[in-house]
Amino acid sequence: MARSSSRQSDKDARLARLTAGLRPVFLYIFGLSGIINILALTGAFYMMQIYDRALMSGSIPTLALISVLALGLYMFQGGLDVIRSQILHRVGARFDARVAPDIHRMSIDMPRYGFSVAEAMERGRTVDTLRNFFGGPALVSLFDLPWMPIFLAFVFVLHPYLGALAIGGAVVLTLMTVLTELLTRKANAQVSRAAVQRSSVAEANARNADVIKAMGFSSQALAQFQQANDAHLTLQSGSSDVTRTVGALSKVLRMMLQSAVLGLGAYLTIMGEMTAGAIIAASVASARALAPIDSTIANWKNLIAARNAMATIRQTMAALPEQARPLQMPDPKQSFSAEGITVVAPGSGRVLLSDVTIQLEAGQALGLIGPSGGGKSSLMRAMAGVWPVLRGHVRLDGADLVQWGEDTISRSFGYLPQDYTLFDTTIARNISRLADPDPEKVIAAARAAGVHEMILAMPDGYETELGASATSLSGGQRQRIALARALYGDPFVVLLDEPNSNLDAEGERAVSHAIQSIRDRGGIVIVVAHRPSALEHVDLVGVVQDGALSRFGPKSEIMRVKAAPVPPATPLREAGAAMKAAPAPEDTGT
Ligand SMILES: Nc1ncnc2c1ncn2[C@@H]1O[C@H](COP(=O)(O)OP(=O)(O)OP(=O)(O)O)[C@@H](O)[C@H]1O
Repeated sequence: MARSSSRQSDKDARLARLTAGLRPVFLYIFGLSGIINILALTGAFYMMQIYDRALMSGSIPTLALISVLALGLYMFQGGLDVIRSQILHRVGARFDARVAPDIHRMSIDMPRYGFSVAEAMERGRTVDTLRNFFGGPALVSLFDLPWMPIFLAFVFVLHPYLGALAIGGAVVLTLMTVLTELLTRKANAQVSRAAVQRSSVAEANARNADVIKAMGFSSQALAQFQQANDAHLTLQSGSSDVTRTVGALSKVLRMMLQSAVLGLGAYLTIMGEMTAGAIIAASVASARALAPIDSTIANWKNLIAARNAMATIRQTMAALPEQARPLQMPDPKQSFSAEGITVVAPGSGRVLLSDVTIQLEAGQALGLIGPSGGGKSSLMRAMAGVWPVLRGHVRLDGADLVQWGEDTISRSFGYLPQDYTLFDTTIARNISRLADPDPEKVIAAARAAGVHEMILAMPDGYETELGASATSLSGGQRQRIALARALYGDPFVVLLDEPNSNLDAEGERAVSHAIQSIRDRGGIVIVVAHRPSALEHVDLVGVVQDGALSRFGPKSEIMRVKAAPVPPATPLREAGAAMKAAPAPEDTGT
């Protein structure tokens, strides 16, 4: 109960942080907009004074005085306009700085929950959308809208008929804005989804560029992209057709209204009910009154995009996992276990592993073998805390992973996934997990991964920049650097998912040696292996098959298969399958 209420207050605090400080600034901008709008009557007053005073009197000094006054007011209005737009821009930048890290944290997490990379990136872009909105014309028009009555009242004072006409125009234009919203709401949501779909296809094509080129199926890849692009364009055209049509209609309506004000004003002047100057003033003021509605319709797309972005950001902030506030505990050094864990595929919810239990003590090494698709990598992801477990617990020294702070996890875990990638930075920073590299630890990890000499042979050594996809390195070199990253800082638990898949004999020896060293220093290793060399120094073996740990026990027992002896060269995935088929020598499972 206490935990759930603290989670709620965490969420409330995050949502409050989202808009913190915005209210006073917006109130200030609202006031500033009022002054700007009052000053915007300058043009109308100037017209009136020119026609009714300067022209009537024929006095040049009067004309000069009115003009200087108007010039001063215009400049004042311009100055305030600049201040307003600069404040709004800064509000956008501050909002970005405050929210972007949290949104990025969510984007990093999203693929773990089954979202595509494109969806994750899209979420990151919502902050850009809002920042641009803060600095753009759409928000300014929203601040001008409430001040529209000033102009309508001014026209009303000049003559009630003209006022009524301008108000009628404002009502029609407002209805058109509402109509735009009703007609485009559904379409805009579909456009966003189609944009994500298009980015997904583009991202997958870029990721598979080598394969597409080598096997010559770029036309098919292009066709796939084109299909997604066409779907996006069709939906976008539909939505923007509505916005543009209503936008054009509103513009014409505004011009018609302006002429109607002139016509009605002329009639009223002929009838002796108002002056000629008032006609022009009414025309200018009514145009100014309707401008914010016009601008709102013109910027409708941006307004909707900003509204959707804000909704997404709110939803993201609410869904962010609770920040763990772990107790300070000494770093783990005794045991690592999985207790009856059930793992489901992120996104689809398909059960990939059920009821797996593994108990390891300091100094032990476990080799996981089994047929392809059996669930070894899924088990590794769950034990590394990458995928959440549906049931059961993964524990370090008896405490669930969630009870450990990120700092401790960072010091205690080394993980080499099957599909590893490196960061676009130096080799040293890649090994030190993006932290300021500790030279001793970096070199120790590189030596343990058998990659130290290779790095020294490079012109910039450990300072070599790897670039976006580290293409300057061979597959084996990349894997060894990823292995060094997993070994950096002598973590207590090291999880290696097929660490020798790209390695030569020397690399395999390095992995084998690293496993022994981890055991010697009292660490725990779990290694997924399809090649026997990685199992040289493990003392336990588990067979993962059909989403379950079908066998688990000392290597000597598990590997002693009576019915199907495994020749050393036999890939272990087949050995695992053979062992599953063979009768068990004795029950070693947990
Ligand atoms: N992200 C995912 N979403 C849905 N299903 C997945 C996902 N990753 C893996 N699977 C499924 O989980 C099952 C186990 O896959 P896993 O990669 O764990 O097997 P593995 O034993 O490591 O195989 P290999 O030896 O070929 O690497 C497979 O049926 C696979 O299709």
